Order: sequence, then C-alpha cells, then structure tokens
Amino acid sequence: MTDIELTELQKEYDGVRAVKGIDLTVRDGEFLVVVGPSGCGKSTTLRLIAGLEDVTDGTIELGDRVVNDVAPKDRSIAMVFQNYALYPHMTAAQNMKFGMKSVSDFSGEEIDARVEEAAETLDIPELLDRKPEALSGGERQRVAIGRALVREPDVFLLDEPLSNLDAKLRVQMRAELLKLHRQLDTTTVYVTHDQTEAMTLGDRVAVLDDGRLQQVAAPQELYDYPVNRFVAGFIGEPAMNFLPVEVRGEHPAVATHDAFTLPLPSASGLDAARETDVVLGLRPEDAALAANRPDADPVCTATVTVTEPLGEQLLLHCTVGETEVQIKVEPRTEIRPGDTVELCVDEQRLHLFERASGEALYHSADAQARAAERVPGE
Ligand SMILES: Nc1ncnc2c1ncn2[C@@H]1O[C@H](COP(=O)(O)OP(=O)(O)OP(=O)(O)O)[C@@H](O)[C@H]1O
Repeated sequence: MTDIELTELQKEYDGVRAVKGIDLTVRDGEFLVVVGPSGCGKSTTLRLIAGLEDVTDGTIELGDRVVNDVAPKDRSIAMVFQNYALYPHMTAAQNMKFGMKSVSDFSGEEIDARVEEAAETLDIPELLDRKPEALSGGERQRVAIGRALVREPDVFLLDEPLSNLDAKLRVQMRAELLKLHRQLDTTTVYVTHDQTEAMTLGDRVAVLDDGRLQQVAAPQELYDYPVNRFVAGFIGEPAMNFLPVEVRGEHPAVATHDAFTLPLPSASGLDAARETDVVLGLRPEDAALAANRPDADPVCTATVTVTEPLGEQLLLHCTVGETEVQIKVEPRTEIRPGDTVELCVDEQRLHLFERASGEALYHSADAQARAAERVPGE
C-alpha cells in the first residue's frame, strides 16, 4: 500500500510550463481523479508520477521514498493508456505478460497464473488467445487493464482509459473499474477531462487548470462548495449560471442584478461595502418556475429563447435582463421560445464569486450551516 506525495511539482518543456507547482497527496488506497480542460497538465502530471517524464522541479514521493530519479520500471506502478497500447501481433495473453520477466523475479508459471487470475477478474478468459484486431474496444481496454493487474503494482495510473469507448460501454466500464478498485484497494490516479467521470469515480477529485491545482475535494463538496468560479463552472452539467451583481446593505445583504434584487440569507461574513463587483452563481436546478412553487416568491422575469426536452427534465435557455441562463424545470411543461416566465430560486444554494479574481466569497449553504452552529443569543 502506497500514498503519493507531490510537492511543488513543476514541469517545463522547451519554454512551455505544463505543470506550475502542484502540491497534492493521494492517500493510500484512494481513487483520486484528476480532471481539467484540454492542455491543463493532467497527462503530464501522470507521466511525471510514472517516471515517463523528468521532473523540472519539486519532488514525487511514493510511500516513503523520493522517486524523482528512480526508473519507471522500479516504481511499482502500472499505467493504462487511452489508446490501450497493445501490440497488434501478440495475443491478449502475450500482451498482458509482455515485459513481465524484466520487471519481476517471477517464473513463467507464476506469470501465467497471474494472467489467468487477472483474466478471471476481468471476465475475459475466453479472449486470451485472440489478437487485438479480433477484440472490440471494450475488450481491448479490459486487456490493457489486465496487463496492469498482472503486475500487482502499488499504484495504478490511468490516462483517459474510457475515452475511446461509446457512451453506454463507458458507463458499464466505470462501474467495473469501481468494483475492481473496491476489490484491490490499490492507490489509483485516474486522469480525465470528463467531469461526469470524475464525479462518479473519484473518492476525491483534483481539479486542474493551466498547470495549477484549483481544488481537491470529495465530489459532492466540490459541487456544493467550489473554491472559485473555474471549479464552479467546470463541475456540473449544464454549467452553473453566472450573473453579475452588486452586494448592498448588510442586514440583510441583497444582491442586485440589472433585472432583480435578491436577499442573501445568513449573509454574515460578507462585507457589502467592499463586495460590489461580484458574480452570483446559480446552478440550473436551483431555480424553478414560480408557477410550480406557490410558496416561494418570484425573483425575476425571464424570456425563454430555446427549450430542450431532456426526458427527465426540461432545460430552458432564457435571458434575465442582459444575462443568459439555463434552468432545469419539470418535464412536460408547456413552454415555448418567446414565452415570458417568472422564476424563483433556492436561496440556500446561492454562490458569490469575486468578479476580478473569481474566488468564492460566499456559499449560502455554508453560511446557513455556520448560522445553525452558532449558539442562540450569541
Ligand atoms: N512533449 C511535449 N513537448 C512540449 N510541450 C508539451 C509536451 N507534452 C505536453 N506539452 C504541453 O504541455 C501542456 C500540458 O499538456 P498535457 O498533455 O499534460 O495536458 P492535458 O491536460 O493532459 O491535455 P489533454 O486532455 O488534451 O490530453 C500543453 O500545453 C501541451 O501542449
């Protein structure tokens, strides 16, 4: 069992600063997902851990040893790549055991036994004699994962392993990876650009942007308490809506947009005098049609521009004043583009971000929880 500790990790390629100083601990046995947009440095970080790239600055520790100068084959790591990296002229079994002799002291029989065991775990014993060309994408990916399993490494590194599979197979493989992880309990770092994959797979999720770690937290915490506007906008589909507002007054504070004024519940901690350039964050499911919520006060009027029936929900694209927003409402609601609707919002699920820096200033759920903790009369 091994934890991974990255300290001030940096990587520069010929003037391109791909990783700009990452501090991150992956706990022993944890499934940590690294997520971020294309080019943010995810694969580079993984390749540094694997030893496939040299570190420019900082340290990588696996367990209690610094491995900056340790060769990849001596790091007890197995990596699964997006393109599977299988040799076309070899059978699945040959692919799985390829190179094993050079990285271990195992005999041929021991290696064969491990291949069979991994094939059983992955439910592919009948595929072992086939070459990659005779395997489907999902089967090839299982063989690639099998090759990692055979090595019984201390750490699994997976780089977008599901992105070549169709949507249905991806969902199925996600569940299988989780099952496998529960069974093996091996420290795993999984890279993806897909926030749904990140949220469903990770014990914790590390969000990267532009070579820097933005936040690392459990999936629901990331969703409910994003530390900045980047994380808030990256996690969640459709993305969080952002509306420019000014905060005024203190008891209670109100957020004023060009089309509405909204009281901020439990706004203690907000310095209204300072916080004039603010962005209000509102997730699409945290607003509703006032017509469907007779007990809530309407907050604003919106003009519907596009309707998208998603089956379990109806997604409305609207304009509120000058701002475009997306709102999820009950399905089978009779609304057409051009209609004007009244919206109400869930006041316990509002977020405020500083406009210039993007840093989170306030989450109303957080303020609510703090208020509840306070001793009455304090
Ligand atoms: N070998 C290289 N030489 C020069 N620049 C590189 C090299 N590899 C990566 N980069 C650059 O480093 C940055 C980070 O790349 P990286 O592949 O780590 O991003 P990523 O987040 O994995 O992206 P993607 O999701 O598109 O794979 C990018 O700007 C990329 O162009």
